[in-house]
Amino acid sequence: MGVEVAVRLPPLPSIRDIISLYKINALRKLSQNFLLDTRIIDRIVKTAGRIEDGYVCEVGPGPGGITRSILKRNPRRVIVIEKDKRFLPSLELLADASQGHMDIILGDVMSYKMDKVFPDDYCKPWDGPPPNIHLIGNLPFNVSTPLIIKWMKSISEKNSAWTYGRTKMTLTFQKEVAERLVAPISSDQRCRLSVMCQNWCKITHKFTIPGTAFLPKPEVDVGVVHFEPLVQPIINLPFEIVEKVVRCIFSFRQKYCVRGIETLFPKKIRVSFAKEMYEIAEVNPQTQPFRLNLEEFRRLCEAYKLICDRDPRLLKYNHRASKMELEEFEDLNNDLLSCNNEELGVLK
Ligand SMILES: C[S@@+](CC[C@H](N)C(=O)[O-])C[C@H]1O[C@@H](n2cnc3c(N)ncnc32)[C@H](O)[C@@H]1O
Repeated sequence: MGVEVAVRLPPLPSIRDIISLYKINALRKLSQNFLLDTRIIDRIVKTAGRIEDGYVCEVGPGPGGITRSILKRNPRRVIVIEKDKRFLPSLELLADASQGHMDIILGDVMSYKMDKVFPDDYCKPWDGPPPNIHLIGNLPFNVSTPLIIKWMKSISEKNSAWTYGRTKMTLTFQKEVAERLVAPISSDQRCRLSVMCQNWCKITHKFTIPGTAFLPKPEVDVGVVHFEPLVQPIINLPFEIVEKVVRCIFSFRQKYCVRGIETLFPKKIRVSFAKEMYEIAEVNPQTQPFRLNLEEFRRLCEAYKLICDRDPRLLKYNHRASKMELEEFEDLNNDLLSCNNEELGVLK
């Protein structure tokens, strides 16, 4: 058996040996692809920055390759969240070797709350430097994208791991998704994900891991992405409003943005309300969504909020709702149609 020596850890079987020792076959339904190359693993952990004496939460540790690398860098404590109980024996082996520096949570990261996981004295003010708390994970692609959106919502509300300040994250994504996350205005990859994440975080695509580095090899290469929450988001509005406006606008990515803006409003009033919205926002309606910058999205979201403040029922309108649900908006359509232009003018 190969042997690895960690700073605090006694000699342990290599990850390859752990996988065969515990007869762990990678489950396709959990998209399990394991990293064995310690140089790549160490590089991921190094991307997280200085973690010495800090708290680290690792999501999806699997057989524990990244966990070992984290432990070698002497954090105060590592908390791992793993969904697949078959990894418990290998993680327990590691927890024992860490001599009390590691906790194992068997559960789903999507429903795990982090408000009380870290000690209060690790809290930092939001406008100060980030706390010495780090979220790290090589998760399956079908989890990392919904997870990052969920975490953006938590950042916007300063809850969960962001009760403690601007907690940083280091996560892996399918390379194409990593490129979308950092995509600048007008680039081919610019999409809803780029705008949503860049609104709340400074994002860096640190490096790419070839698919061949994983066991079993996935179809795609993998991007390692670092997120640091911004002190002030560009669009400082509730997550739901930003998410809805950005989603509707990008629902017609190749068309002019007016097309998506119209879908924010019930059918009978959509043309006039969309016009009002882009006029208040001073945005050219004949701009494609991926050519709008964050400032323009900010003005559009603020204009939408202003219109909804006038009639909050609009906030609930969803153009993709069922026919029956949409019928409920008939009253709203009629009420708002009877609004005279003078009233609408107040918003300008
Ligand atoms: C791509 S593997 C990576 C394993 C290990 N970290 C590595 O780099 O070799 C993803 C891991 O995340 C776990 N996982 C998948 N979905 C999860 C979820 N919702 N919550 C927690 N862990 C999850 C899988 O069981 C698996 O161990």
